Amino acid sequence: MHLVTPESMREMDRRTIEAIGVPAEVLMERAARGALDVLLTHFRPSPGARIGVLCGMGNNGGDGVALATMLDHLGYHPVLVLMGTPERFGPEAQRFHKVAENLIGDRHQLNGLDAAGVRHALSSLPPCQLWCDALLGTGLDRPVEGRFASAVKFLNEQPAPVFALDTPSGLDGRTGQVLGICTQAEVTATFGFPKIGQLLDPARGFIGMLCPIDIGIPARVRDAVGVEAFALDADWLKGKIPARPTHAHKGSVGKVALIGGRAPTTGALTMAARGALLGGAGLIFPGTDPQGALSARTIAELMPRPIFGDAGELHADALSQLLDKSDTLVIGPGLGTDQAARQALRHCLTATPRPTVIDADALTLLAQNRDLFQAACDLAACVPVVLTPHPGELARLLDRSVDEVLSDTVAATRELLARISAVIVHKSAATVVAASDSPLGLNRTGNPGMATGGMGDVLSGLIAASLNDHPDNPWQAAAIAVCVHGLAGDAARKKVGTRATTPGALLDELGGVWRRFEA
Ligand SMILES: NC(=O)C1=CN([C@@H]2O[C@H](COP(=O)(O)OP(=O)(O)OC[C@H]3O[C@@H](n4cnc5c(N)ncnc54)[C@H](OP(=O)(O)O)[C@@H]3O)[C@@H](O)[C@H]2O)[C@@H](O)CC1
Ligand SMILES: Nc1ncnc2c1ncn2[C@@H]1O[C@H](COP(=O)(O)OP(=O)(O)O)[C@@H](O)[C@H]1O
Ligand SMILES: [K+]
Repeated sequence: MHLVTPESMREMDRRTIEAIGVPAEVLMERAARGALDVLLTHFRPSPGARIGVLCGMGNNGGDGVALATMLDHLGYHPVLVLMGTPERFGPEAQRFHKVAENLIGDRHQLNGLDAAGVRHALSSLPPCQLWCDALLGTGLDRPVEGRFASAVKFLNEQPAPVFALDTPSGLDGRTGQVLGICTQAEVTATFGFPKIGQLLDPARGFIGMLCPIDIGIPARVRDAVGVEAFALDADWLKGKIPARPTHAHKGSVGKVALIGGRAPTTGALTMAARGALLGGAGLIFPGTDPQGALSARTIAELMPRPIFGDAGELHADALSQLLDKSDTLVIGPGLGTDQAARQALRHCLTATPRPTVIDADALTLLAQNRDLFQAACDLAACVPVVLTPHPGELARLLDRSVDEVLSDTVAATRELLARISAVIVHKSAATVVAASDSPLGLNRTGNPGMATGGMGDVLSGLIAASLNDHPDNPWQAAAIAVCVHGLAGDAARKKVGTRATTPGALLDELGGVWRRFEA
């Protein structure tokens, strides 16, 4: 699924109309017809049902007017409400409104009314079985206040469900933030391509089911304007898991070293190592302290090496030997942030370069130590490096607050990308995967059951294994791991429920996900 910013969508609309010659009202009609199909399929209104259509005075409102005429034609009872006078519409919406004037009897205009007046007028209407929100679309350019806020509040208070045209009114399609107030939709029919913000939080909580409507934007227009992002989901994953050659052996499919797992957080590295194991790596060497090695030995396939002593000190020679054995490195889960951890990270970043996943405590160390961050930048200049911060870690790396990061997750991800030429996996309920030479990946797999400590550790191991499978495309390697991780989380939830979706339950489902997608 291609994703765009609202600005790009507007530009695609404009070029389709001006350069290709598709009349604007044809696009509006396609949007309304697509929305009608979704409405009928999802809501199944009863014959003759009263269906409210609340329209702003831009083209989003025009879509609403066109939809109302189609509902009338099918024998429903549209209640068409305009926020202003039809003269404020653009030419296309005006044309549909002329038709509506001749067909629809139940028409209302709220021009001249203040917020209280809008509320009173809407509350005086007889109840509808469904409300269509055509107040504001991609033209939203400021917080929703006053009379529009009153209209949104009215929709949110109705017992009837709300069907949003293009977007619930009040959502910023770029960031996914609510501008003031926003409609709570059960279903959203979005026109052209879904907007990036629609896959982010908090937007996802307002959109309900997201149904993209093809309004006939030609591929050449799409490609000329450019698609900013892809949704990472089962459709995207199809065909991306390569077959393993018949002559493969344990030394040819990836030797992964993992550094961390020091007491008391020994389990973190074992989970990461299990991620690498079930991600398909051939040989797995956890480099840890004596207690971490005990934890890793609970999994027979792992080959732990103590690289820290009983007092926590780093044994640099042992670390060097471990690195020499490995193709790919994960550093951070359960590493700690003390002097020995710093030494280990510095050693790894400045040793012979190899593809490296930097996670957890190692990210905190990068945030605290300029020289280590610079070493990571130098490493990223010669081999694939993947950074996997959650919002707290990203905030530390950017020296910002978590709220600032969350207010525009994509911008925050890009800000880190501007400082280091790595792949950034910004983990959250809607993980963003970014690299400077690739589109964004916005993950649609996974679920709230994955809000359990250790899930990120498993992911870092999976990414390391995936880097071995896709050495020339680290963005794709990371995106595949993120998508597979979420799909395994979804399979786990299906089997054991949300609350018992532990990292262990997710790991148990990885096999099923690979079987479904492996070539
Ligand atoms: N182009 C095409 O061919 C196609 C477009 N399509 C449809 O068009 C929609 C975009 O239409 P659009 O650009 O007319 O903007 P829209 O979202 O209706 O807003 C209108 C006006 O609202 C105002 N306004 C803004 N913020 C506000 C606020 N917070 N509170 C109150 N008012 C606010 C502001 O006007 P102002 O008040 O500043 O004069 C703004 O100009 C798109 O989402 C899709 O549904 C489809 O038909 C497919 C083909
Ligand atoms: N609500 C959710 N929906 C989808 N994925 C989630 C959700 N909550 C957590 N995750 C995923 O779980 C992982 C959590 O990682 P992280 O916060 O680093 O955990 P830990 O450090 O405990 O291993 C991330 O990959 C994140 O995307
Ligand atoms: K809308």
